[in-house]
Amino acid sequence: MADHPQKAQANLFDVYLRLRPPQAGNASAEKFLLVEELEEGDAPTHITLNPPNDRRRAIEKFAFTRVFEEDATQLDLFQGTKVLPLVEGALAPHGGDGTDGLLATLGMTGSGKTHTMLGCRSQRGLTQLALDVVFRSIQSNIVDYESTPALEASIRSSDTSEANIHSAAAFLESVFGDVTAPSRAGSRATTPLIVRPSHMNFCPQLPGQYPDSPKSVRLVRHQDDLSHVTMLSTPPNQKRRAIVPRRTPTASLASKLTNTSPPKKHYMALTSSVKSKNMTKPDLLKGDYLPPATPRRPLQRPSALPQIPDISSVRASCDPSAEYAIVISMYEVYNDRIFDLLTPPVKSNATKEYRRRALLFKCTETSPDRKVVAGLRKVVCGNLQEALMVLEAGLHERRVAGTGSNSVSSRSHGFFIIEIKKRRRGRVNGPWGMSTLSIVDLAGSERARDAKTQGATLVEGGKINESLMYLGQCLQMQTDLNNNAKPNLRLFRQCKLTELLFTNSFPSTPPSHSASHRRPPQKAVMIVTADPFGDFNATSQILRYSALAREVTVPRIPSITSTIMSSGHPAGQSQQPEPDMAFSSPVSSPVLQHRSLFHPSSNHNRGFSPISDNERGTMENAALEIARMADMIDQLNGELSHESEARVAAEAHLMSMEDRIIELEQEIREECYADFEQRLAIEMNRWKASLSLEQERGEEHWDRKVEVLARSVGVVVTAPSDEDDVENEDKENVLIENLEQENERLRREVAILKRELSSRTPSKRAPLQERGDLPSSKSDISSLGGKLEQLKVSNGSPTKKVRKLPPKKWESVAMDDDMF
Ligand SMILES: Nc1ncnc2c1ncn2[C@@H]1O[C@H](COP(=O)(O)OP(=O)(O)OP(=O)(O)O)[C@@H](O)[C@H]1O
Repeated sequence: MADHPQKAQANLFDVYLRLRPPQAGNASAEKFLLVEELEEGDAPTHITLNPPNDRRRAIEKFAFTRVFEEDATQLDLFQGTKVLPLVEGALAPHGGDGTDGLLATLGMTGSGKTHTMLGCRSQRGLTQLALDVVFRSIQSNIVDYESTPALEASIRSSDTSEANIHSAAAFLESVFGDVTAPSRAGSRATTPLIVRPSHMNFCPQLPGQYPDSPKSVRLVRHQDDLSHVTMLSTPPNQKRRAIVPRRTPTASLASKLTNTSPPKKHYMALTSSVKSKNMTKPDLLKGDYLPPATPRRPLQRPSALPQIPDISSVRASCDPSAEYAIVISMYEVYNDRIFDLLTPPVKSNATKEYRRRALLFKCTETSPDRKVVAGLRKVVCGNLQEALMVLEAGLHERRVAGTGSNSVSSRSHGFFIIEIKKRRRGRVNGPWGMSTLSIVDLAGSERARDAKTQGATLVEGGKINESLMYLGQCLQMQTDLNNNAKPNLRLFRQCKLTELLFTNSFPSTPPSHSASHRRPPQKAVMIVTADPFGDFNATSQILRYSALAREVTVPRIPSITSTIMSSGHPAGQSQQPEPDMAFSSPVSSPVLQHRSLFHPSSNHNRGFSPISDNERGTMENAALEIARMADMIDQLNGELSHESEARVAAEAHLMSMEDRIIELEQEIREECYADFEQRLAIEMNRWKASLSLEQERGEEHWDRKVEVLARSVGVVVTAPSDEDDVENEDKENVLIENLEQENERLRREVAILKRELSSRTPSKRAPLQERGDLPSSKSDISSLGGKLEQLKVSNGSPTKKVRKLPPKKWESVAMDDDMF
């Protein structure tokens, strides 16, 4: 290999490889991964991957920043992976803002990522060790958040991510302390942190088995003993009955599952619903996550936390002229969505299910040049103990499930973020600078066949593999950077995971109007974990994209060919070294070189009869052809497996999209429902207002009617008192009746007169006009008309005006008719 890994300057990550010790029951398997020993005292950096059971496959050699063998301890990892410089970079001992640090693990499921990052019950992981060294290093410079009220406002205002900031005391009290506080949904499992006495291990009782049974179950491997199943968040009153004979976790859980009625719905049940759509009914097996049916009680405070390895003598330098505040947040990327691990799920009013709101990774008003996860809950911690308890609380929310490959498999990528805030000492209102230390425990890639996942867990697995495939593409880009090519930033935006991991990998460019300065790129460390006895194909795939350098060697001509070829040398004749039969591997690689690893001995084929040059040439050609074809088969196999995985990922993606659609539909329904309710309320108010207006108008109308009537009969209407209302109404009715009778009588009389008038000759009509009860002049007629009009008005609508037209000579009789 041309490049020594440690010389590579432009790497986005320093990449370390940690090999895990063989799992129980795997000892007889063939070890395919060998560490290349270096000289005494030098740490190994290269490994060779020998394909098991297939000598024709290419042998690959990979280079890492450093390789940790099976016997490496947590302390070795802490020291060897340079966590201390990472912490020191973030503390910025020489003044100014610190450099962001990223520490992540990558590997197959069950290869030891969580073990490395979070340790086990007796050993601390890199997260705890990093926290320990942070608090140890700044212990005389850390602010006292609890007893300095002004700090709260200044830390809040320095936050650029729209976060909810809490003090550790308040947060921990709400999570662990107050039994009377509202129930906390979502706590699911013990974490590697808690050291519990052995009598506290129980077999899970599934929801519904006992009235007060715990609502969440998690399979936990007790140390390395696979036959134990541990129940978590166990209410104290259940501890008595939970001790059961040892059974295998699978059998135990499967038999319980088949005897149990289906659990009630929960926020996770959406994925289950898809499962029920797509899968056959009885597939509620080992891989399925049983969501809690109802909210859980507050968490039990951890009884003890592991203290080993001890790093009490280790300290990073810090800036003596600065004061520091440590703010912690935790989130997970699950099915390509970000969820806060420190905010418990909330009950939806519409569905009565517990759900968590996905958060956005975006630029905010106060962070225009840098994307941040917006809306997280953050906790200000004053000491290591508080920080570990916050970590513990967050881990309880993280999604895990038992699979065929790992009894406690992480189903999401977990992010633990330590924000190191720093400002000049003594400056009460001084601005805070900030750097972050992100510790990431990635979910492991898995093969559905081995993991035996089904339903929701299968979908999760697909999503995990998909995001890791994108991560692989991004990691391969390290080569481009080494060649000074411009990074293809679009690659990082393919999924949330790569966006989060790589967003700080390049110097930020603040907008010209912004006062903030250019931030240096983060320092990143990737620890790749691998099981040398595990799945060869999956492991080699991860190593291919994560290694800093790679060398492929196609094995030399099959031995039979070389035997035939070398048979051409007469006994005792010295044999020339054969030309290398190495061929280009079609697989692209960051540093791809081809070189034979095999050096045939010079005289091991003596004693065979010579063959002609012609035959030798044919043989060589044949051998070349065979090797080429073997290589091609390898390539095709690789492509096939890649395509199959892509198909599984696509199917999983499809299923998760269906999930998402259901979720969206639910959200839209809720929104529509709320919108409808709001509109209905507005319409009701409008309707009520118009009704009362109508009533008012009606009353006014009636008043005017009475007024007109009163005027027509010469009655003075006084404002009616409440007591007179009924009496007045009666009087009005009588008046109206009288007037109607009078009107009727007059109509009859007029009709009689009309008839009389029409029966007379025009010359005889005049005497009729002399009758006293008939209007004699035009003015009389109009006054009578006015009177009748008034009567009409009082009978009908007071607002309706009668249109008066000047009478025409030839219509005088008709006009009289109209007037009535
Ligand atoms: N180096 C190690 N030494 C001892 N035990 C280990 C080591 N690595 C892993 N293990 C054990 O192997 C089991 C699986 O490891 P772990 O849960 O860390 O895997 P993982 O890579 O995080 O898997 P997943 O991706 O499914 O979450 C655990 O019981 C863990 O304690």
